[in-house]
Amino acid sequence: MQLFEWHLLVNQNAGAGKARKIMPEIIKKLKEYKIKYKCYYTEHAGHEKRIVTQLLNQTLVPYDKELPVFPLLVVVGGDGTLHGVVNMLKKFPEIPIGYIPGGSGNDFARGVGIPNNPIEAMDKIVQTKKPRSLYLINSFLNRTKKEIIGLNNLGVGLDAAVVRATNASKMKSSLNSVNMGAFSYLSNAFGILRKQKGFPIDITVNGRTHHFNNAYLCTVTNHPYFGGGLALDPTATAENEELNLIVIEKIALYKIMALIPKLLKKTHLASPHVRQFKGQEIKLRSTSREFGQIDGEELRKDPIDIDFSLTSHLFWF
Ligand SMILES: Nc1ncnc2c1ncn2[C@@H]1O[C@H](COP(=O)(O)OP(=O)(O)OP(=O)(O)O)[C@@H](O)[C@H]1O
Repeated sequence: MQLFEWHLLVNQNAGAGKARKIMPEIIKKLKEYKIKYKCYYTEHAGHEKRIVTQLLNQTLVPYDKELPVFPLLVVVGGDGTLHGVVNMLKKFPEIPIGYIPGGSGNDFARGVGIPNNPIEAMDKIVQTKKPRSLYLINSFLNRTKKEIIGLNNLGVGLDAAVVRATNASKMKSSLNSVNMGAFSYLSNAFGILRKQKGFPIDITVNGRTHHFNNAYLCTVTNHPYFGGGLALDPTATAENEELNLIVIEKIALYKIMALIPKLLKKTHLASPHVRQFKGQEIKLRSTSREFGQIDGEELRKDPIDIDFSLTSHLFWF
């Protein structure tokens, strides 16, 4: 039977300290299971990237079932931490990542079926005997020539403006502490619903172009959830080789308000104001400068020029 040594990368700040607080219980369980482990705690923003680089140089290897003791990377933190780690490992898709959600939103965990409860998530990793491959969003930002992997979604327009406001909002930290990530997202959304203007955009899905004169939200998503639990596209899954794209056009505010309960009930795809596309290759083009977001991290306000394809990575859960 293969043994494992866990390398736990912990964002001490994630979920307003939640990730740090759950560690004693995780360590207690690891001892009970007699699993060898090492912990690496981030001291500041961006530190997780340095830790991954060191682990890459010294410890981590692609999955090999013949190794008597396999070094397993386990990330404890929110979507932002996991996003940073996956992007550091993009040239090494065969290095598996275990994940224990410790953020405020935890959309990735919700979207791929990792338990939100950290101990349950840990138990799932312990019980799992081999890695599984998940599809992820590969985005290429033509303006900045940057390639960024998305776990959850990349959006321009409304969701990006909301992410910007939420990240800036002092309210976030106080709401995070009571696990109200989705509430934080929605409360910011209400103010921005009015302010966000429509913008023209060409979207090309598997070679076929569609023009929207007045797009309001345009989001490529890898699984259903964004904004801390809102199912933007309930049909999306990271298990199939397909990206989903949701476009909502700017409509009267009262119609947008009427869409919100439908979004909460996951019935919004039936609305004529919501368009859904699925494909392996997607391009977004617009001369309009819009905010962008990927996995809750802000992108520069630029004319939109982004190409999407699929990539994959091994996960352990
Ligand atoms: N010790 C630290 N102090 C402050 N920031 C940190 C620290 N370690 C990592 N970070 C930064 O935290 C950000 C990621 O936070 P993360 O998204 O994981 O938590 P969250 O915002 O609480 O969760 P969620 O995204 O689910 O809302 C990254 O930008 C990362 O660089």
